[in-house]
Amino acid sequence: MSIYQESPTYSDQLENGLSGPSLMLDRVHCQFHGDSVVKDINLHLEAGEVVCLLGPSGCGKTTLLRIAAGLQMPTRGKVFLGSSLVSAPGGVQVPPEKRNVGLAFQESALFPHLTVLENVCFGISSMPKKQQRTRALELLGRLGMADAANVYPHTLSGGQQQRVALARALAPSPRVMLLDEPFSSLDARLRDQIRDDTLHVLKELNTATLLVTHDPEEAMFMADRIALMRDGEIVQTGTPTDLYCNPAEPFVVNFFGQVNEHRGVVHNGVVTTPLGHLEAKGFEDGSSVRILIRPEAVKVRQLEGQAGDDRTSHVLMSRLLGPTSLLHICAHGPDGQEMHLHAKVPGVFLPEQGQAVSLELDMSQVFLFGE
Ligand SMILES: Nc1ncnc2c1ncn2[C@@H]1O[C@H](COP(=O)(O)OP(=O)(O)OP(=O)(O)O)[C@@H](O)[C@H]1O
Repeated sequence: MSIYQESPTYSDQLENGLSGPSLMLDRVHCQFHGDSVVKDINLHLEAGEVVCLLGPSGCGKTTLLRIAAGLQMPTRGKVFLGSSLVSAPGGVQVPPEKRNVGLAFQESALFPHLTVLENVCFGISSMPKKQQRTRALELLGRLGMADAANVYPHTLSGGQQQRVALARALAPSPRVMLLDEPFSSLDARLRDQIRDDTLHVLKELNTATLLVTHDPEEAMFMADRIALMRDGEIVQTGTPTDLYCNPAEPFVVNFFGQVNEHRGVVHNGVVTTPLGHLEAKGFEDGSSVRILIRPEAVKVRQLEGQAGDDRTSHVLMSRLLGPTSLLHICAHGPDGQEMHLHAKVPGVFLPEQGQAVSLELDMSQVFLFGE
C-alpha cells in the first residue's frame, strides 16, 4: 500500500510545499440529502499512470470523478492536483477550467459550428495560431483522425466524434485526464480499437488518467491500477493482477465474472467438496467457508463412454462461446455431494450430454473465504 493512502499527515506535507502525485483525493466524502455516496476515499495518481474506478452502477464512481474535476464539491476531505490544494470544503474550490484537467464523457459534445480542427484548437486558443494547428493535427494524427481535420462533426460517426473529443481534451496537455465511460456508446469492435489508440496516446504523453468504467475487462485492459468500488467505498485497490489473483473478498471475485460457488465446513485443515478435498489453510476447525471456483479453473477430461451411474461426474450441456467452450457439468464428490458447475475450456470442446468426465482444479483460480 502506498504512503499516500496510509499517511494521515500527507495533505499537511503537500500544503507545506512538497510536490506530490498528479492527483490526490484525501479522505474525500460526499453526501446528497444526508446520504453518503462517497465515503472517506483516499486515492492518488502518479504521472503517466492510468487508474480505473470500477464498480457497479450507483456506487459513486462518477461523483468521485466530478469531485476531482471540480464539478462537485466534496462534503469533506481534500483534493490536490500536484502540490496545489484545489478542493477543501469551507475554503478552497478551484473551478474546473482552472484545474488543468482534461475531461471526456460518454457523450462528449463537439461544437457543431466548428470543424474538427477548430474543435481541437478551442482549448488551446492562448497559443500562437501556428502552434495550435501543429498540436491539434499531431493529436488528431495519433488518434487516426488527421484526414477529418476540415470536416464538421455531424459528418462523423460516433466513434470518430469520440476520438476528436479525446484529442480536444488532450490538446492543452492536462496534468490529469478524467474520463467517464468514454467508450461505452461505441460498438464492440470500434470500442476495442479506440481503447487501444487512447491507451497508447495517454502513455506516450505520460498523462495521469482516472477512468470510470463498470466493465471489468475494460478496466483490466486500460489500467495500471484498479480501484474497485461498492456503495461509496473502495473495496480493493491494486494492479489488475492483484485484484484478479488475490481478491480481498467474494465481491471482488464475483465482479470479474460468473463463478461457481459452494459452501463447506473445515475439518483438519481440509474442506470436502464435490470436486474433491481442498486445502483450507488458516481456517479454524469447524468453521464454515465459501468456496468460489472460476469456470476457467475446472479442467475437464473425458472418460470412456457415458456415465453409467449417478455417482460419476458427467456433462449436462455444452455450448461454444467462440474462443472458449462452456460446459454445464454435474460433479459428484467422494462423499456423495453433488454440484452443478460451469467449466470454461479453451477452443472447441463439446462433449455430448451424459459424457462421463473427470475433473481437476487449477487452485490459483479457486478462492476460500470465511463466512
Ligand atoms: N446531484 C445528485 N443529487 C442527488 N443524488 C445524486 C446526485 N448525483 C449522484 N447522486 C446519487 O449518488 C449515487 C452515486 O451516483 P454516481 O453517478 O456517482 O454512481 P456511478 O457509480 O457513477 O453510477 P453509474 O455507473 O450508473 O453512472 C447514486 O445513488 C445517485 O443517484
